[in-house]
Amino acid sequence: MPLMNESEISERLQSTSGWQRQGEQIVRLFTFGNFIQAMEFVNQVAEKAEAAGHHPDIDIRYNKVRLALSTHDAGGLTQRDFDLAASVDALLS
Ligand SMILES: C[C@H](O)[C@H](O)[C@H]1CNC2=NC(N)=NC(=O)C2=N1
Repeated sequence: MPLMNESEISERLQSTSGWQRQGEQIVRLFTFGNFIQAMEFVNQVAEKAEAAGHHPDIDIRYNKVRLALSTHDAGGLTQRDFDLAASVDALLS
């Protein structure tokens, strides 16, 4: 999977609301009512990630979940990151 160039990244970020670029990653913070809801979300993300063969870095702090996506073997951002971001967002709609 090829790395995306700067204009491709900017374009996809505009249609992936809530995600922000941080260097070679895209990140989003999700806030839930409590820890159990946060964990239920993380488990749904885990299923999506396994199905995609692509896995976010996950930081869980009580009711807040921070996901970070990057394509390690490509050394930066690829379509796979944005595809998984969209698939995660769809869990909440
Ligand atoms: C072999 C396996 O598909 C790779 O190691 C996958 C696993 N999950 C991954 N997840 C992420 N976020 N980036 C990767 O480069 C990656 N590589």
